[in-house]
Amino acid sequence: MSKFLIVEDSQVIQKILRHIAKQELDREVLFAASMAEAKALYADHKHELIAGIIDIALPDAPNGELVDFLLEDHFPLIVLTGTDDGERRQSLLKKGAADYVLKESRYSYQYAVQMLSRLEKNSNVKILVVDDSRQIRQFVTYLLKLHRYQVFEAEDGLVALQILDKEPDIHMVLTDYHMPNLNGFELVQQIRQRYEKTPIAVIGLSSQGDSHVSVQFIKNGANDFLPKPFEHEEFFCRVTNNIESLERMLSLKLQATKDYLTGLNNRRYFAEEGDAHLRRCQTEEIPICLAMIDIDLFKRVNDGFGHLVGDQVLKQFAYYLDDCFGRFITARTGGEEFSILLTGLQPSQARSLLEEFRIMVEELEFEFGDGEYLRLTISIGMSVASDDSLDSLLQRADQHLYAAKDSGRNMLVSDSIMLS
Ligand SMILES: Nc1nc2c(ncn2[C@@H]2O[C@H](COP(=O)(O)OP(=O)(O)OP(=O)(O)O)[C@@H](O)[C@H]2O)c(=O)[nH]1
Repeated sequence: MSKFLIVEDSQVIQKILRHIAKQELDREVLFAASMAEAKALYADHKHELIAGIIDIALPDAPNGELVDFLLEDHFPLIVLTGTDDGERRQSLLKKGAADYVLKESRYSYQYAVQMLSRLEKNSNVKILVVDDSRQIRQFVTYLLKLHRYQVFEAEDGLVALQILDKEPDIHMVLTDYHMPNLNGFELVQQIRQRYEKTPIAVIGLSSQGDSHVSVQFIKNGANDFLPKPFEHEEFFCRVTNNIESLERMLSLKLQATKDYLTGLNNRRYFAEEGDAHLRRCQTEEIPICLAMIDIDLFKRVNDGFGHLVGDQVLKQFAYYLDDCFGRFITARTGGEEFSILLTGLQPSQARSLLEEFRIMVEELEFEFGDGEYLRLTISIGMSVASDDSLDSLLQRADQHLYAAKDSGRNMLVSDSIMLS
């Protein structure tokens, strides 16, 4: 299990750091108050430790000996210090410290702890560096790796686009302006056109004094720019700020497409993704069916056991639905109504799969309260796509669903059954 290391000899400050770490971090934190203690912990847990906050002056290491020891071992760390010494700060950042934080206020301790969490998350963030100068590319890559980012490099805009095609989860591009084949502005324009729906933050790197290039980067669709040469700290502030706004946007987007109760996709997601997916399948002549599943007499569950039990049962039902159909586009499209786009299956195969699920649900025990359980059945309407729109598929599946309810529930009615 991954852990963090915090080394601080002042009891008061360590207490504050413990308190903030408990609130902000969901990983175990190892604390030490001296170099000897810290080295012992480091030796025992080296492979589990992600990063650390290290006080520069310790009783048995007054001149930053512990920081030097850990940096030489390439351990990602944030230096904590009581003195604002510009030269020392520059030298530590050059040696590879991820950040340099002054012991000023509760806010600075909070910043340092949040930085630990940032360093952990960064290992899942992919960044593409585009520059025709090998030296600059390598320097930017070195800096990003200090903050544990996954880095890809491209020597020009064309290679950058090839990498973006192969790595769809790259969410940040740092690009130079003057490059052969495709310059920085053209690259940003291409990124915005080609990956319209993928959130990608672009930071343009411009030469100092070339304010025209900086402004033009933004006007061409970049999120930010950074004049070269840059200070380590300014570089990291810009990268972190852009990554964090992107994460906030992605999280809002996720919330807007997820059902809060079950965690399944919601109706909005189903309408948007389903429509695009249906059209792709129709173009490529891939068979596609739409199933609408409704829990029978669910009102009786609420009336008999209460709304909270109803919620609990809906969550369990969603779990089983996701388990069986998670590889398809699924969603909770109504209160006790769920929809699935079954792609790549012939109608008879889709029907068999849905029948198996109906029978499985009939036999399941849905638990609630203290070891009690109840049973449910479901009705299913299934439509088979030819050149229909998603709306007309939904409408037909809905009609079949009501036919199943009218005929006594706990059954599947589909297009092909009606046709045969
Ligand atoms: N607990 C809970 N109940 C919900 C939720 N959304 C919808 N429902 C309930 O689902 C029930 C649906 O009832 P009806 O539309 O009358 O249908 P039914 O009882 O399932 O009967 P048939 O569909 O005809 O088999 C209502 O009692 C709604 O309150 C929810 O999020 N939680």
